[in-house]
Amino acid sequence: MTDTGTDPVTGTDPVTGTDPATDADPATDAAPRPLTVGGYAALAKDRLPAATWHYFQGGAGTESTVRANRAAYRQVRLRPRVLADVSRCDLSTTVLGDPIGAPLGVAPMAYHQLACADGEVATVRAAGGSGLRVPTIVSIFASRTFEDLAAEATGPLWLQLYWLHRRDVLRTVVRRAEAAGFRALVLTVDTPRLGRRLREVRHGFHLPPGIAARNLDGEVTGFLHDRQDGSSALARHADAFIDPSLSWSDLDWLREQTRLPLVLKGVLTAEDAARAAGLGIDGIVVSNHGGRQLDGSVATLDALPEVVAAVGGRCPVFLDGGIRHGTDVLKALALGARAVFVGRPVLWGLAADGEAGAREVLTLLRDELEDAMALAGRPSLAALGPELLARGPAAAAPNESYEDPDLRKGP
Ligand SMILES: Cc1cc2nc3c(=O)[nH]c(=O)nc-3n(C[C@H](O)[C@H](O)[C@H](O)COP(=O)(O)O)c2cc1C
Ligand SMILES: O=C(O)C(=O)c1ccccc1
Repeated sequence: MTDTGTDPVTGTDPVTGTDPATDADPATDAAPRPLTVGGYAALAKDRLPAATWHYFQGGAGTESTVRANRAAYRQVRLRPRVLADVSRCDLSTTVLGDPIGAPLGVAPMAYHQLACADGEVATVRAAGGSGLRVPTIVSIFASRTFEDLAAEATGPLWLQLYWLHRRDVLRTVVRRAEAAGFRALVLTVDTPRLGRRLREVRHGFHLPPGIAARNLDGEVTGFLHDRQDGSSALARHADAFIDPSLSWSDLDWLREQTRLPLVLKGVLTAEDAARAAGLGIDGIVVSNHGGRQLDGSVATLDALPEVVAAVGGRCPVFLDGGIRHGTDVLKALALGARAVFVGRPVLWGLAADGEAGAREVLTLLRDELEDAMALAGRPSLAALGPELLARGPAAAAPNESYEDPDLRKGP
């Protein structure tokens, strides 16, 4: 691309108004590969039906927690060390006993076929790709079967569960995943009912024909296809099938069904983390569901330190929510996360270019993390700790053109 005097702050070409990170190169008319994760958001927005885009992007209520997740990273600054021999950076680690190529993974998200035709098969191929080999948490509402995914995956697969009224269906699903070679169960505990997601209602989101929860054999999906104005089809779906009576004493039942490690997703406080660790839970995901559940709940990066302290090393602590840059990963690891999970950006990659797009998003985060480790003088994950961080006033506004603009707008 010729240099037309791109504005160094906005990244926008002052003459054409185009953004070189996301816009087509006028010389070839081929869209250059985005240089940041946010660039994939712009491509995805162009390609997806509006209702699907808003289903992906949306948070609950005012979306204050969606924004808080991002803002928390901007409030933490890095304290780089120098003269540290960073000729080799090692990003490999283990999670629940399995080796992985980088401390990242794919967060569970329902119905990847909304983003691309191959759905979760494209996702697990991308996550298993060369140099990555990272875990995918497969939603119980996945649109491809566990067996199809297991046949294609080269990274670990974990199964995310909601606490279904139908305990027999839950048991069958767990057995099937176990037989297919899944490596862990992740019980989502922040969703006794769905948060109020205004964008879904406004845009009448419903599942297109042909997309369904393939591992639930029609048990729970039917009426998600109905459009009824004025209420969220998804919220009705969740109310019908998710049992809000889930409490600590039910965890024993789940443990009796399986020998797989059990992880709780959606813990935000020291109190709950200490109780989970005391019960011998195998892992905790600090998550607010990407701001889609309780609007106003704490940002995940801000909740992480108290959870890590309460767990006291008894099990690994993971985090998701707002991870968009390698430096975000670095900050979470420095505060004690063993690995982080990425949600919406994977859907953006899938929507932009299927398996290749998802792989590019994950590879970009991996490569940015490696750059950040080298430049911070921390070539190994073991060397990361809170001394890497300084808390200060919020950082200067980010380079706007590289951020996902939709996450900064109201619903
Ligand atoms: C479209 C969409 C669907 C989701 N579906 C599920 C799900 O089925 N189960 C679940 O536990 N979390 C689900 N989540 C929450 C994610 O696992 C994760 O917590 C969140 O997206 C992380 O934040 P991020 O998108 O900012 O990276 C979903 C999130 C999105 C955006
Ligand atoms: O968890 C979610 O965010 C979500 O979108 C969902 C999808 C299907 C059923 C329940 C929740």
